[in-house]
Amino acid sequence: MSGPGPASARLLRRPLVLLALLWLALVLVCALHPELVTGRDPVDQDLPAALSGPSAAHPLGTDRLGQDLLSRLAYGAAGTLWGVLVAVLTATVVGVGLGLLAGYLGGLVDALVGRLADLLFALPAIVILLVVVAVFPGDVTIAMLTFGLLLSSGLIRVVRAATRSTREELFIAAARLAGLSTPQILRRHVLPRLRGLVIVQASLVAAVALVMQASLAFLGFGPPPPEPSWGGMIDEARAVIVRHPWALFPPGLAVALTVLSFVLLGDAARDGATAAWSATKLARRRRRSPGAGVARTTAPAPAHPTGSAPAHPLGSAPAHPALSTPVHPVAPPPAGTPRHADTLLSVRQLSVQLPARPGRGARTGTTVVSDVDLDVGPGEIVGLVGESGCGKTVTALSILGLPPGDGRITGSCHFAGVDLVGATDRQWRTVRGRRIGYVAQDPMVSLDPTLRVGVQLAEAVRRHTGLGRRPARARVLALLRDVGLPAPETAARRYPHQLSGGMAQRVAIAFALAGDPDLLIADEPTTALDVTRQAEILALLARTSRDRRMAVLLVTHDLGVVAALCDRAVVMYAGQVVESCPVTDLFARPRHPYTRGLLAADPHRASRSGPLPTISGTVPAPGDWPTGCRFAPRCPLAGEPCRRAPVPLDRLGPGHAVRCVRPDEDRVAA
Ligand SMILES: Nc1ncnc2c1ncn2[C@@H]1O[C@H](COP(=O)(O)OP(=O)(O)OP(=O)(O)O)[C@@H](O)[C@H]1O
Repeated sequence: MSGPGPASARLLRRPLVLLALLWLALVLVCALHPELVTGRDPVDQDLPAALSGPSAAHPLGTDRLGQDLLSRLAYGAAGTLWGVLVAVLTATVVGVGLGLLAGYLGGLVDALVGRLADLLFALPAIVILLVVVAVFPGDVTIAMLTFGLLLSSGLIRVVRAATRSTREELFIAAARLAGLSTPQILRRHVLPRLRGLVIVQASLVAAVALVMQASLAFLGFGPPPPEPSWGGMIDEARAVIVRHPWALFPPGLAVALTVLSFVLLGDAARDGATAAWSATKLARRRRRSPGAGVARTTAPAPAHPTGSAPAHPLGSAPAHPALSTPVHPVAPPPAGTPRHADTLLSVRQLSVQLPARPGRGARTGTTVVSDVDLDVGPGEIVGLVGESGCGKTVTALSILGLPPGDGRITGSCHFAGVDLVGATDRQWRTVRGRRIGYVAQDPMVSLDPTLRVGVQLAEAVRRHTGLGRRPARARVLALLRDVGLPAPETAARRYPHQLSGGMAQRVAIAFALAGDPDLLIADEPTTALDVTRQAEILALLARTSRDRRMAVLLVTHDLGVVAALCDRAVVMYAGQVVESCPVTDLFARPRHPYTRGLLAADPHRASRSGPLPTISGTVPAPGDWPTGCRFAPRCPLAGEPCRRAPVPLDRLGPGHAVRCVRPDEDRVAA
């Protein structure tokens, strides 16, 4: 497979596109070196030959002053192309610049730019231009600059719309999580995706500008005679149209062919861009569909093969099948012992309010995560567990200051001494990607499909480490080797859609490690992988954490993974932390009925005979949470005190906290 290049190469083999290119090349040669096309001076008068048709002396004939039409066309090309260039550059710079800002920043900027585009669109272009040429007679540059500005309104609109949809792509979120600034994201990730669109629009602007320029010259507002211009030639031909109609053909044809060539090339560029994107999307879809080509299946948490899971240190918790030996070097401490004296990340009372998003359960201003407390020590692996919809992802993203849907974060989140809630952009730039890395669920959507893996990684390495081009490249290869890619050079040359799922996740981890972070937040990093790849990726995370003394906050719903990898676990339910304890305690003596329910429903622990126990009911949607204990409606132990008032998170002992009014009842929720 290859990148977008060959699609455009195929388009160039279309005869019409090739003809258009040849014609424009000829016009360009005329503009730059007209003496190569004709040996005559465009203002030389050959009066005896006035108004003659094509001949050996005058291949395209002459006008009423006997001036050679070919040489006037050739010498007029420069002014014509210059005017087109000015209009195209003005429209593109203004249109793309403002469209990008409006689409990406939204809010007030979007509103202001929208009004400006409306205003430019509403202005009567021809009237404005006539005023401009009246004030600056014969000045093509100012006229075309004004026209370009007026035409930019169309570009502003399309670029804004395209930027808005690109902004929602997950790889943009990933780029923000990796610490890229807005200009970097716009330049590296958004602008390249608009290339085709901008080329099409620019070609249309070029065509319209050429016609407008010829029209102005035709109306007598072009360069003063005897200076040659295509519009002026049409005007001169009009004056003698009855006596010598031929004079209209050379300039008329030149304008028509050039306009047609611009439009044809614009179309070809659009087709090329669409073909390249379709190929990329198709390849991506193929990889996602089970059984197609590369092995990449989306499987739920696998059941452990009989007898393959070694015993948990405490004898009750299962290990993940991937990890036949405990991989994390930190030996589990006795229950209740504080895990670490100092804390790398300390989250307190973190709440997140999201604006409305249809179909996702949360209403306007609904709190989706409330009063979350959690700590991660240096080098520690902490598992964030809970059913789907409990708020794990929102919590993880909020730690990085980027909750979904521009949510509002309150509380505190101290990382290495800095409160990240309310951190400035400058502070975030030193944290995201550099001190905290992020690995998303689906690596394919967090990598930019238009850039080779090596280019994306090198960019991250250079940004975070300040290394030069060469050392950055060496570091990229080292990173790819570290994450277990056997042929790093080959992997670096590939586009994301050319990677299998396991390879892509390894690349995503390499990406997150580019800044050598102190903390890695991994959000269900194995969800999209098959069982074997899950095992490999988890082992890789554990090894990386150990080798680099890097802390990991691992979002997962797989208790087998928690048992095998984590030092501590934080259990979330309905946007709250309900239990937080060392992993040894979690499996030996879970105190919250929800934790017990999760353990009972864990396929790794369940007995192989009989149905898998489940927790009855579902997680309530944000906004539908009960006043008292949020788990009460599903809890077999719930009584009146549970329903009366919100339940605080109580510290039972060092390192163990639970949100339950009856933490000492050991009956298993079924
Ligand atoms: N952009 C959003 N707009 C509105 N509600 C959202 C948005 N993102 C998440 N939510 C809601 O916030 C709650 C928590 O979602 P979150 O994705 O954090 O859950 P989770 O525990 O990570 O589940 P999963 O494992 O399925 O990702 C859910 O009820 C979800 O519907």
